[in-house]
Amino acid sequence: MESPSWLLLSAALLASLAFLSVIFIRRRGKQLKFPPGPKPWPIIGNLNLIGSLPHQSLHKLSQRYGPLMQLKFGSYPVLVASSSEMAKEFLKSHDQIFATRPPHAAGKYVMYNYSDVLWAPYGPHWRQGRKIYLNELFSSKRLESFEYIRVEEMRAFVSRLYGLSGKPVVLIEQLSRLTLSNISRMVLGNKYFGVSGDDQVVSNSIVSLQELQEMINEFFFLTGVFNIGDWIPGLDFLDLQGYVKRMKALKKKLDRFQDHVFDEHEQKKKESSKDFVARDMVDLLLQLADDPDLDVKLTYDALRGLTLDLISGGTDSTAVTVEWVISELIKQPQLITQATQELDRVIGRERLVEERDIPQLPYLDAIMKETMRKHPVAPLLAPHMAMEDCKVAGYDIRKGTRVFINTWGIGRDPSLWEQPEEFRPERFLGRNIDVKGRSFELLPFSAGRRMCPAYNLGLKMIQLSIANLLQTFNWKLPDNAKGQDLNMEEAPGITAPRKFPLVAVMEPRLPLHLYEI
Ligand code: HEM
Repeated sequence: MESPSWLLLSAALLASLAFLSVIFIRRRGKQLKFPPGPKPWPIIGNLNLIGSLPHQSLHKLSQRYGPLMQLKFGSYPVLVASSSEMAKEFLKSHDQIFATRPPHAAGKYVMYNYSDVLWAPYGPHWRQGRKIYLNELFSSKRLESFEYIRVEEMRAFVSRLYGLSGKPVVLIEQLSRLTLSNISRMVLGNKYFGVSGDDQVVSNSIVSLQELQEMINEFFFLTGVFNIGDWIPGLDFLDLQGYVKRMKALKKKLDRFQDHVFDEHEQKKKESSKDFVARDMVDLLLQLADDPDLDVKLTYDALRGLTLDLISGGTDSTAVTVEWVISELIKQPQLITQATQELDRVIGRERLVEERDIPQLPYLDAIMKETMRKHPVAPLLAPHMAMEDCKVAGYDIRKGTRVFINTWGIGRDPSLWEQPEEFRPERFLGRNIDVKGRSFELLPFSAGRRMCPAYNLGLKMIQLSIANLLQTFNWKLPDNAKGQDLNMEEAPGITAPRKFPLVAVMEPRLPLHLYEI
């Protein structure tokens, strides 16, 4: 517990900082020169303010103040780009200049001093990490080799849900378990977490499912949090909000987990010596660490940093997207009918949908894209930072400027989308808009050098989950509630999950033997 005097001191310090920032804005306001047209809006902005501002409010601000909004706090200007043209400027035309991340405490204290890829600055370590991801871990061949894991986990998931049919279910809990199981097996080779009351015994579990989920949640909270020390140089040692303390505590827990995983993998590698065959991503990383030709040595910290990227990157993003899909569809049952008609026509009712069927399901693809338009998991992507002074679309932007791409706002731009507030998958049918970084009006995985390197895995997991959920169950709200009564608020933050988890009731719609594992 923090003492009241400490809180008072922090409040006083914050107030004086806010005052100083206003002065700072006035004095330095001319540094970013804007051409004629709507002027930027100089508010005292920061990541936390942007994060805690409901996305709707930020969208309204950008509609009023233009597609490039300037916010300022402390020493660093912050830009919010809210049009597809502006996104293209930053992520394509000037991609290289904005391909770094701002430094922040979580990168230092949790990510082994920026030894991961997500928060690493542009440079040799980041370049090599990305190369490993793209060529080794997320290549089509590698992902195919893990397909059996995704199939087994999907079967187990459908079977678990079958056991819950007819009862109200908190869907996100089930989805998180599915994605965490998938990711853990692909990355770590095993689950390493136990589930209480579960028949499935995980011999080498070191944490419970809940503990692992809590670590990941804490990780996301701390990497997105506004930590004063990151914005006012010189104040980092004070840790006014206690976040650095929490980061260090989280790192200890993560270390314990990761050390256990790496010890086991090292041991197996030693035992099999020359016959060693990499079975999971950690094995692959360990093999690469022995490669004398690597440009940058893969230290133990780098191994742990990359592994942390892999575990944290895919878990929430996938589960949150699928929860939004079902939430939107349950409000409009006629869309579910359309999707199941397509599934029945293409696959029939005698087998479960598989990854190879996905290209034959255009309506399902349209549902996914419409969800990503309306509910992008990362509404502001991850922060980018200018590595040098530059000119973008006529604006002078100085080195160190933080840039957020407002994909949430772009997804609601009325010049791009007719009636953007409506959920209408049809808008994507017959249109050549993809989610792979080529269409700047739809950027769930971003674009350019910093684009999500695992987008193909993310897509596979999302598409297969939606297809299976719709093929195997009928969906309704508990207590015969009507679709229009479902609350669709988002939780504010750097990710955009539902504010209130979806509770739904499922009934099986296929022959019962298909629900057996
Ligand atoms: C629904 C699924 C996913 C979505 C929507 C998503 C979205 C994103 C976004 C928006 C970024 C930031 C791009 C930028 O800064 O411009 C990103 C980066 C990243 N994602 Fe994903 N992601 C997903 C799945 C995954 C998975 C499954 C993994 C790993 C297992 C992963 C690992 C990463 C990593 C390592 C980066 C950092 C790239 C860099 O900074 O160079 N993501 N992702």
